[in-house]
Amino acid sequence: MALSFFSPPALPIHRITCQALSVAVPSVAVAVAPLPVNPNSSLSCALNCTHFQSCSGCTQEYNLHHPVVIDEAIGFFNKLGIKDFSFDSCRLWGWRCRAKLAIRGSSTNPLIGLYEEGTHNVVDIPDCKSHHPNINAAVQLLKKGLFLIHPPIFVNELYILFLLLIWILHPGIIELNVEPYDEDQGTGDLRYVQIIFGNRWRHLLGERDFWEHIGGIDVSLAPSSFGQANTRAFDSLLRKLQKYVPQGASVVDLYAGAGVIGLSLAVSRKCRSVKCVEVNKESRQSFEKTVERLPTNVESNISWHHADASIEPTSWLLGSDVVVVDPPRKGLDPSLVKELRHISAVELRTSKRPEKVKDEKRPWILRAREDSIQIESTTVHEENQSLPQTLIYISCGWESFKEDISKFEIVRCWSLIVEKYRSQLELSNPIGDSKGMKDITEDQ
Ligand SMILES: C[S@@+](CC[C@H](N)C(=O)[O-])C[C@H]1O[C@@H](n2cnc3c(N)ncnc32)[C@H](O)[C@@H]1O
Repeated sequence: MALSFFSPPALPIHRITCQALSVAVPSVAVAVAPLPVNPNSSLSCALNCTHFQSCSGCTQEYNLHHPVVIDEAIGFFNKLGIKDFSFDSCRLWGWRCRAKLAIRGSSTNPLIGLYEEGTHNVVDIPDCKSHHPNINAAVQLLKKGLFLIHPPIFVNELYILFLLLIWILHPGIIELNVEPYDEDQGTGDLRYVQIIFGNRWRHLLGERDFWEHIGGIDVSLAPSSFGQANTRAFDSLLRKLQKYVPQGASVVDLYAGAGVIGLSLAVSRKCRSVKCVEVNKESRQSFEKTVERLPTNVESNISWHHADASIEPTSWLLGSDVVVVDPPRKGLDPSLVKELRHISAVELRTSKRPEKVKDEKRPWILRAREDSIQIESTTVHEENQSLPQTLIYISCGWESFKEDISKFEIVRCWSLIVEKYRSQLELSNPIGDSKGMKDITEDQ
């Protein structure tokens, strides 16, 4: 099992976590109930980053444990009747394990960082407080062309970065005289360093597979597959959301990437079936590798489908008890919102189930099914034609999240915000009373 990302790093890492919980609020709450803030904690939760203001990456300097948006979120969920909103900031420094950085300047004085707000001027951020220290160290090495001398320090933690760097830069900007991109002239050789994402990858050195332990399972993430930047927060989120999924449920994981959420649920909740739907075919390889390392006693029908979740979403939703959505920042596709809306309305008004689906003939659906991986359980499960009871919405776009859920008829919902605005929402109550919510609060 590789846990190398959090093994003792070469550089000191500050692990300071602040946490804030909501206070009880009146049932019909309109006013925002502020989270309790320890007046002495604001300085200990200060960013203290020399790049703050010149770099556009962070917007808050003090009270990092209490982002400005939290008060708005509390008010928003209050209006929906949610009284036990909770917020977990997780790690506040050194949490970003993936980064895409722009490169400008000159070969003798390269600037590697983010754009200044509203411009394309790159701000050099060698001491970024959000980056995992090894990202900053790697950037330094990239600048100086030293990594061929010191590879063992980083091979485990950031070997993917090094594969890319070696590929394009061997052995470094200064030594090789690689010219950074010039925006005005349109010249130069190097414009961005993309630490994880990308489609064309070649394995040059280090371990071939990059493994992390997330949500109770070993996960392999290929460079070209989506992966969460804040792995610690993602792990925390997964462990919490497991409690909202009944044991033995059928789950469909839409916008699934490598299927980390679905596979974590398959193991922790002994799901009857898990369907993962993802539009990026590059994620398939990571899914397959991760499945190979699942415990052998997992009795779940597991499948990964290379498909667009917005096309005929009904075909994915039918037969699932729980729907997990984790869309990009722009939020859910309109066709999916429409279908979820329809389902929630049907569930609320009648217990009538839709008729059994006819044999599928539509070519695009059949194609998506062909382009899928199926791992059959040895246990025979009855075919399930139920409608989903629960929607778990994981969001990285607060505005799109608010807009999406304003379209649903919500009986009850809860929220969990981790990292940025990662939230969960339930359309109806799947696990009886508010047990699940208590669990979440107690856990923190
Ligand atoms: C925020 S990521 C979440 C990935 C995954 N749940 C995880 O945590 O690793 C969103 C994913 O949705 C995928 N995606 C975007 N649009 C999609 C669509 N219409 N249908 C299916 N997947 C889509 C992206 O390729 C990306 O992998």
